[in-house]
Amino acid sequence: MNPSVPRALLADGSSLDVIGYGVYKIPPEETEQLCSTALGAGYRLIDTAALYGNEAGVGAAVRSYLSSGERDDLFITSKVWNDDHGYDATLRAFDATMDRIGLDQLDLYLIHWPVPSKGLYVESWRALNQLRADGRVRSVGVSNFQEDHLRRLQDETGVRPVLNQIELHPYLQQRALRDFHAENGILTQAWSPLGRGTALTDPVVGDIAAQLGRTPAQVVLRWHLQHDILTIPKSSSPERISSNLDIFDFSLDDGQLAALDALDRDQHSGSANRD
Ligand SMILES: NC(=O)C1=CN([C@@H]2O[C@H](COP(=O)(O)OP(=O)(O)OC[C@H]3O[C@@H](n4cnc5c(N)ncnc54)[C@H](OP(=O)(O)O)[C@@H]3O)[C@@H](O)[C@H]2O)C=CC1
Ligand SMILES: O=C(O)C(=O)[C@@H](O)[C@H](O)C(=O)CO
Repeated sequence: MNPSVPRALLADGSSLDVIGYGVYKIPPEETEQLCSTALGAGYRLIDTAALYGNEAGVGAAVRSYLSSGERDDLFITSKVWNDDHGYDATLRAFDATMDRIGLDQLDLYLIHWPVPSKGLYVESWRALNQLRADGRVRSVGVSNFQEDHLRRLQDETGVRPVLNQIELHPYLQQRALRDFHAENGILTQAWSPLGRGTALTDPVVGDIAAQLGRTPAQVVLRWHLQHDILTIPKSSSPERISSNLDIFDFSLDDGQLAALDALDRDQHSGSANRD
């Protein structure tokens, strides 16, 4: 555990760091080194997925960390990809992920997208809950689920995800879904929390960064933090990896928060859906 990073409590009793390191688009051959850099900078949560093709690199960095660190200090997330929906296919995909990562137990496993056209996400959800009952994963959740998908999981299985990972940044604030999460004990974790860089050149963000003597990325990540939104920024630069974590010794005042809140424009930086 890194005591300087606050943790958030999941409804199943586990907890996770409010900020982690995302590795989408990091090439497999660079993943071990960059994850080790992130761990060295103080990150303890790493977000990967079968889709990213770099789970083995995450696992190599984790094993290197464990030569002197504690397993319980780390929090590793992965996700079942859209091709592997269905009960048995999801169990097989999980086994393959664990073979690549090389851990006995995963901290969080997510359904990457609901893919409603396939109609199989409820079966995948049953598989995730079986993996949790078997002790192979500590927490189970989803990603890119809308309110109707979340309601269906609850209605058909009686079990809610503890977390929904969705695209969220100042240009896409997802207020209705965040409210639904809050009412239902589901934590919100932002993917593309920097809007893949788009939000960083906004003049409002730049002005606040200048007022505070901070980087635009720190301002945006602090905005998430003050709204209880978990983040997993990606960077391939050791300096930016480190500075993105340095958000706990300043705060945005009400006026700065309101100015950032006013940037919402329903603008996606990634896929809006994967039907
Ligand atoms: N569940 C899902 O469907 C999805 C999940 N994700 C997860 O979310 C993570 C983060 O999302 P991602 O799409 O990568 O986008 P981010 O919003 O994290 O933005 C990453 C981009 O911002 C740049 N950047 C990072 N830090 C800084 C900084 N301090 N100053 C300037 N530029 C910066 C990076 O460039 P550089 O590397 O050069 O620093 C990169 O181009 C992913 O890695 C993945 O783990 C992402 C997409 C979908
Ligand atoms: O945003 C995109 O266009 C993508 O390809 C990604 O979001 C991808 O779908 C994904 O889920 C990464 O986690």
